[in-house]
Amino acid sequence: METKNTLIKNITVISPVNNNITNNVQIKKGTSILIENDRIAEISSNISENAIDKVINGNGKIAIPGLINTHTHVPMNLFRGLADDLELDSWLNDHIWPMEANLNGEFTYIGALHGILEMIKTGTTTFNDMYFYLNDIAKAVEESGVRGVLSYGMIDFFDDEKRKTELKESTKTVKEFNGKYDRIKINYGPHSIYTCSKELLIETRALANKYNTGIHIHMSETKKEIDDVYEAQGKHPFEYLEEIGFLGEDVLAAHCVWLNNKEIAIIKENNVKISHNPCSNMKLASGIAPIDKLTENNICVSLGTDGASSNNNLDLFEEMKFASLLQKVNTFNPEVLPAGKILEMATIDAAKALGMENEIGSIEEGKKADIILLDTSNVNLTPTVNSLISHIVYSGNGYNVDTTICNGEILMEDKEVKTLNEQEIIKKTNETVKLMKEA
Ligand SMILES: C[C@H]1O[C@@H](n2cnc3c(O)ncnc32)[C@H](O)[C@@H]1O
Ligand SMILES: [Zn+2]
Repeated sequence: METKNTLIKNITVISPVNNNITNNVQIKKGTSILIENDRIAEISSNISENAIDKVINGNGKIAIPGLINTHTHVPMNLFRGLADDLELDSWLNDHIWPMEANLNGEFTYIGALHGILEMIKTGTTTFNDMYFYLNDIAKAVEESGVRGVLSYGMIDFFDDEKRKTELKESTKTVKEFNGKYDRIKINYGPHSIYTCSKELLIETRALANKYNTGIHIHMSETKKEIDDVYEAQGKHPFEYLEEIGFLGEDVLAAHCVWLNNKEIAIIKENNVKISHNPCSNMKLASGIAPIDKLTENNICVSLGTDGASSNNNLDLFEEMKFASLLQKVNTFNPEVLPAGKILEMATIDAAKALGMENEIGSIEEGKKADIILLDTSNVNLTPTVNSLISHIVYSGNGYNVDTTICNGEILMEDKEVKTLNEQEIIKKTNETVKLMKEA
């Protein structure tokens, strides 16, 4: 294969450096990044422009790793603004699940393209999704150029036949995609303890071991869920999952709002990874996750938006700011979750949460070229002589991103999305939702 080179010239690089013990965000000014095919070949200030296919002028720009959203339902962009101001139980049962019953592969594909478009525009290059019609979501991932970790959301409602069909559907997708696509990975996705039988959870663990996949699950999101699980199992959720042998370092648990100290110890002991979703938790009035305690215990915490119907956008910059501010106000401690730690949570810690830290999550030689560029001529990213990390986390937003690169491919340059037709996707999404509402 012929090598394709891209040089990002004269740029400020802000990235965690993964030394396997602790992370550490470093700033390098006036440097250049050479991308060869899908990887970062060199970072230095003396790279020659000879024989370079594409040069990007990085003057006045900051390069950070492509952001990693560890809990999404991207096709739910279709439902943005349709079920606001509700708590989770009613939101799901009375609104979302009835609407999802009318979905099909084509609608899901359009919704996924819309969600991915929003992520490319706001600097997310990898997302960890749980939904239905995975072939259609995978098609959207392939066409758009982002990286997708997808799981089919299994829900058996404690029914034997349904359990078998859900596991079969998941395993079919695992076999169809894993090992065959560079940017797509399939994991198992049991929806939650309150929608999945013990048997389904136990079989999921065995299948994840057999096919070497991760597991993505909603956990301990609301007080009602804790009370219901306690009534059914006589245990708190993580105690229950530990007892049935479900937990492991490959489990990514989304939400984890309601945890007691014993459960935090169980999470740590089993090296379970967390996806913290502050905006969704606030909007559904679910509660405040004890992220200060989790990070104090060196538990790996990453960030997710959840779907656009409970957030209501997929902009991880907002999630970074809210994650920090929510813990500060909850603990009355302004020092908790400083900007550098938050940037790690959205990049290298998220990569660890997905078991992909050797490939993505930082701008380092040898890693995949997943890089976004922010333009410091934006008023909210100045004065540039002050802390740029602070600007990114506390005053930046996704629309400060002007270039998005994933796997070495330029997906957006100077705010123009290259791989997708933005206007066409917006038009089709509007038409699709109109159709769904009329049906
Ligand atoms: C995959 C299924 O999960 C549903 N979902 C979306 N957001 C949440 C959440 O915050 N808690 C529980 N379930 C959620 C989605 O609508 C699909 O049905
Ligand atoms: Zn969710």
